[in-house]
Amino acid sequence: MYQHIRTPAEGEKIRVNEDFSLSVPDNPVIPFIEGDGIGVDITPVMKKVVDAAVSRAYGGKHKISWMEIYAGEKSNQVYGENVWLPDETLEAAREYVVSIKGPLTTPVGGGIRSINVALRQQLDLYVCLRPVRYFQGVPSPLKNPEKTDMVIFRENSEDIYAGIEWEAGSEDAKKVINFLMNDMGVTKIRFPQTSGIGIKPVSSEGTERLVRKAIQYAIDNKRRSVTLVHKGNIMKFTEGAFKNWGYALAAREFGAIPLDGGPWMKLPEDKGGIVIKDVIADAFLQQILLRPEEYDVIATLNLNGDYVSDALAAQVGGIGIAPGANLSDSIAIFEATHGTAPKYAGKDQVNPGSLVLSAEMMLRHIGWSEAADLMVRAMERTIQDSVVTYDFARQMSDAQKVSCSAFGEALISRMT
Ligand SMILES: NC(=O)C1=CN([C@@H]2O[C@H](COP(=O)(O)OP(=O)(O)OC[C@H]3O[C@@H](n4cnc5c(N)ncnc54)[C@H](OP(=O)(O)O)[C@@H]3O)[C@@H](O)[C@H]2O)C=CC1
Ligand SMILES: O=C(O)CCC(=O)C(=O)O
Ligand SMILES: [Mg+2]
Repeated sequence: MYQHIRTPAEGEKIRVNEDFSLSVPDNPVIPFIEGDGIGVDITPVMKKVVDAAVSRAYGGKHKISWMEIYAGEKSNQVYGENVWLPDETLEAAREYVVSIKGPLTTPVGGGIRSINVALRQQLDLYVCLRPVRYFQGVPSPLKNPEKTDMVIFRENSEDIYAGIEWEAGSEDAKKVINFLMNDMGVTKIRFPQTSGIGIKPVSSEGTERLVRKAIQYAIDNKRRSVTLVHKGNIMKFTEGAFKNWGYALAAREFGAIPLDGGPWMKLPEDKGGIVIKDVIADAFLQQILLRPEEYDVIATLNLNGDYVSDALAAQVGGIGIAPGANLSDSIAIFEATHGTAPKYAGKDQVNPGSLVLSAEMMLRHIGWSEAADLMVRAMERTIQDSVVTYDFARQMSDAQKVSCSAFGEALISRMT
């Protein structure tokens, strides 16, 4: 029994089988978090579009029973002040296996730590999967945006996102700095009296489980390459180790052998002959603009993945249309790449495309690919008809600018 979560009168739980496949009932209960800021705009639109796609695809045989669960500002309203991530929200995400969420606010500097990051860490959703593809007609700063077709596997559980840091001037920061200088012989802290300190844990286990998923995805989806993106020339034992552990895993578990003497590798032909390569993160950020066609599946650390996600999203039209998923071996929470865009909150203006496409990934994840296909086709048709929200309209000369909710209706009317 939950305290504030109301379980729907109808519907059953999705279950995880021993081999991690899913048993999906015809009428699954799917928890959703509305989200802060523009969550009130995009989440209802997403639900409506999904319901329409499922109804059109299966004519009443399948139906989602939505169940609201709480986090962020709404959780403060429902559970009381300073309850940002109630235990029962985590419990429901675990119990119901597949959920979807709107964005949640994180203050900069002081205040609470990220609830988004906490959700990922507490449920050990170690893969942040963010596909980046171009939809014909979307305005882009690139001449050939269709050449950007990548799938990001961002490590989601460690790196400096672990939140191990101490504020400059605090007793704890002094303690850590003294330990580093006195016990560890560290002489390179330039301003020890006024430094804040952050710790960046990166493990072989964390790296290997992420890279394993990326390589398996590349094999299953017949992709050409997996690129390990790192800054290992500077952070040798964290980002450099990520690269080394990634290559070692490719050789050990997938039979990769060095290509032209290495360090690049190639999987055997029966595993698609996929190339495993690496690139230093700063060089990567210029090459994705100049030669995006050279990159395919990307495996990278948490912070790099955050930067790369928004940069790649921009190449194909921006974060208004950038979907994603947070995955463990069993649990999945789908969410857009963008945040709460507070200046647009409640104005029915923003692009619901990112959350709609995150839901499309969710439907595919539960095996409802006919409904997912309808959503993708509707997105393609709507954009080709130049019916778009403000973010695209401001870059197009001939667009019909519509609201967030009207864009949802436009999608639904093109689901044939
Ligand atoms: N997973 C999550 O829940 C995430 C949460 N956040 C949090 O969100 C808050 C705001 O972060 P901020 O850095 O402003 O980043 P946001 O992603 O929220 O917004 C930045 C800009 O991106 C554009 N944008 C974002 N979403 C949309 C959309 N749906 N349609 C069209 N344009 C969109 C807008 O651009 P323009 O102004 O040009 O119109 C907006 O001002 C912070 O508290 C942050 O921590 C951030 C990222 C992810
Ligand atoms: O948690 C946050 O506030 C930001 C998260 C973020 O930027 C992301 O997941 O891409
Ligand atoms: Mg981000």
